[in-house]
Amino acid sequence: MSGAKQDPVADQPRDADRWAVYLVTDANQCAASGRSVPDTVSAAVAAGVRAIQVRAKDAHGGGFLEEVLAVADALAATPGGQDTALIVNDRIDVALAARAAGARVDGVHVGQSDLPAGRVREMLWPGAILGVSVGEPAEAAAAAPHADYLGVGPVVDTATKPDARASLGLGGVAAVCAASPLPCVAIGGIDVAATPRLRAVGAAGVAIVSGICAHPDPGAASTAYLDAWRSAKNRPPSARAEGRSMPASARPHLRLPRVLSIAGTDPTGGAGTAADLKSITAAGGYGMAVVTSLVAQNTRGVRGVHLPPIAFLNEQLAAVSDDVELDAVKTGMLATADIIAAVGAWLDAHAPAVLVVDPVMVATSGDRLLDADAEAAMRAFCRRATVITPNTDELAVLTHQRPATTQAEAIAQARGWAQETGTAVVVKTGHLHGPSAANLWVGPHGETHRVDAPRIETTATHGTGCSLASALATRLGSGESPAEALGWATRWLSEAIANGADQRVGSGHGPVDHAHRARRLQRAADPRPWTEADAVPRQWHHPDDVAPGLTPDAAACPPAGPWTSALWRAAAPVRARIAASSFVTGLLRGTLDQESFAFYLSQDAAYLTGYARALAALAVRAPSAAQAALWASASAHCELGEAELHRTWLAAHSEPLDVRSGPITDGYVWFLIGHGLASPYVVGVAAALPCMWLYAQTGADAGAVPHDHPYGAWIATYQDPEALAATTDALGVVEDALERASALERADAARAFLTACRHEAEFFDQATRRG
Ligand SMILES: Nc1ncnc2c1ncn2[C@@H]1O[C@H](COP(=O)(O)OP(=O)(O)O)[C@@H](O)[C@H]1O
Ligand SMILES: Cc1ncc(COP(=O)(O)O)c(N)n1
Ligand SMILES: [Mg+2]
Repeated sequence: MSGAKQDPVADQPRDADRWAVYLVTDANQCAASGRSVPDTVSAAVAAGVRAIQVRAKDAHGGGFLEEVLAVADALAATPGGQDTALIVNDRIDVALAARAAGARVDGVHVGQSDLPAGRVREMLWPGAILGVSVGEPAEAAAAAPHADYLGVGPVVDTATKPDARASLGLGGVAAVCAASPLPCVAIGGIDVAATPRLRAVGAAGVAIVSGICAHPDPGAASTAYLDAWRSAKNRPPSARAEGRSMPASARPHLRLPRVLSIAGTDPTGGAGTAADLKSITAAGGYGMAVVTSLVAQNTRGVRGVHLPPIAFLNEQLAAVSDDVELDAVKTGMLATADIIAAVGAWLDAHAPAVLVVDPVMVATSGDRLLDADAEAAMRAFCRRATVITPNTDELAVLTHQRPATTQAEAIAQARGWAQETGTAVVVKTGHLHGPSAANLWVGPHGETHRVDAPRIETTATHGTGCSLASALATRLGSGESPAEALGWATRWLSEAIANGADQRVGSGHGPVDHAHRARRLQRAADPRPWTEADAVPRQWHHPDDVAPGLTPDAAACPPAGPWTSALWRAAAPVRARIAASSFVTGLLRGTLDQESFAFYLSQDAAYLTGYARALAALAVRAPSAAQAALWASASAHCELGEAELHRTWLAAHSEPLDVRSGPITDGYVWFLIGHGLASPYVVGVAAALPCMWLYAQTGADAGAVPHDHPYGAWIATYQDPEALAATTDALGVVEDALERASALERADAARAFLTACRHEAEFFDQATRRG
């Protein structure tokens, strides 16, 4: 029996170095060097290894279980063992049995010939770590939605796994890492010398069998691997020199990426270094800027360009690199072949982990920003990049083709470029026409990530290219994968463009609002009590006491009397905020990106489970059978009807059915359950009302939905006559309960109602501010 307690490592933050050196045990090899598996594990953990996989290819189930329990005991007795992940190879039943026996097991690792990863995930306990062995990008893509990390290999041919496939080599590992959003642990015949090279091509760690198990001193062997891993630091410039970029997914998440922009200026603050610094800040980085050229420009156009001497450009670059370590560099306007050469020489000496090249040639206003004779130099310069971000005109110049007129043409040009140069391309479609302004990441191995965004009717597009490239560099520099980084940057920029015109800057192509999301988050993070509730007097004697100044507006589902009319009026500000939110407007127009909708839906599924329980609590406390039946049937409808709709949609769109609730969902759910169980009945029903009432309103605001609307089926549920009838009944209950309540209870109920409205607003908003 194991003495280790149930204290899953999976619940602790999965620090980036978790997989640095991952010991995979082999009883035969340990025995041959005169040691038990648990002793080998203890020695490795004492040296700093923080992940162990118990593998017993030849053992029967009982023997395997004994070995897992013995290793769990060894971990419990070794300093550092508590923080070490214990993973069981292949046998889910053995992992479950060990946990049933009281041992702390953190997860399982399965291969391609075991059950599919999605099935394994369904059998595992919440929070379990799931690893999957993969040997090519397609296998990585199939496993990614279900796994927590991937084992990528074999790196070289190995004797410890006779059934292993052809070896991948460094290049094969790099390709899988680049295509995977998950940490990729390299495995198979890795010696100490190969360890830093694997880190440089993007591995999140090295899994070692013989190198530690068959070593006369497993502790010393572990130290040697760990030292080799650490020696690679976070600087993988050798990868770029080989034409490969280090996939961000495998790099540790940096606390604050330090990002340098090398670009021209815009004194009106919309483009160039000014836009870059604002974008880097907005994307969560520390921004720095080296100026290549001083540009006299505004929202209407460029009036003049002044180029400081190259020597002074070099002085600026050296001032930065002599002092500051850089996580990412973004280049913008480089103006001349001389400047391109100077920046190129500096990059040779200071290759950053991430280099985003925005090959600026012509401004939005149509003015040239790159000498015509510097195009060849720019073409060569682009090959240094992790990713380039040309607009369609620039992509045409780079690839010697005519400007693409469709997204498909632009993607084809980008593919050709990426294959030829080994450098990824972000295809920007701002210059094309049609309802979509999507961005696509096209990688050198043919991988693409599409991020949808609606085209926005606005003149506020000055500096969009600069802003996208800078935000992308920052998110890549922070350790995000290409898909994550481009997703974040595109969604953020879309919000910035949509709200740019409100800034009232200039009369031409105005700047985007770089700080829009930051201001929205600042409001959401305000710790003061929500001000809506201030509208309610401490004691509420008369309906007109609540927000008397607000003019009543029509509700799709009309109030049931004076008290609920007062609630409707008092909620006007928060209702307006919901109706204007980018989530609700995008949802109703059909322009909301699918990822945001899927996130919303997964949270809504989690929410409904909680809401159903809050309603069930109200059923228990209802003063009449009719009211009890109302809440009970609404509860059943949430649990069985609506939640099922969520699951169907997510499955039909191949989105993971991720029902882990986030903090905003949790806050709302427990607020409702708390009031449902512990507050006076009138407060509980008032808190539960906005969910029904505001949804009915959103459905009515949507009006008739065209048959090809991407979220039409969803919006139809808001307009469901049965739901409207239930809302009408609920309004009657709340009106009646308020009428009977004391003035004090009434005030509490109104505050709970307004707070629930605010929860509704935050609930919608969360989908467009994640990441
Ligand atoms: N009208 C628009 N609506 C929505 N997004 C836009 C619009 N114009 C530009 N964007 C966004 O800004 C990015 C860069 O714009 P684009 O005009 O393609 O490049 P550049 O600014 O370099 O000329 C686009 O990929 C897109 O994400
Ligand atoms: C100094 C400088 N750099 C770049 C641009 C291009 O702006 P956009 O991002 O709209 O393409 C610009 N107008 N000025
Ligand atoms: Mg533009």
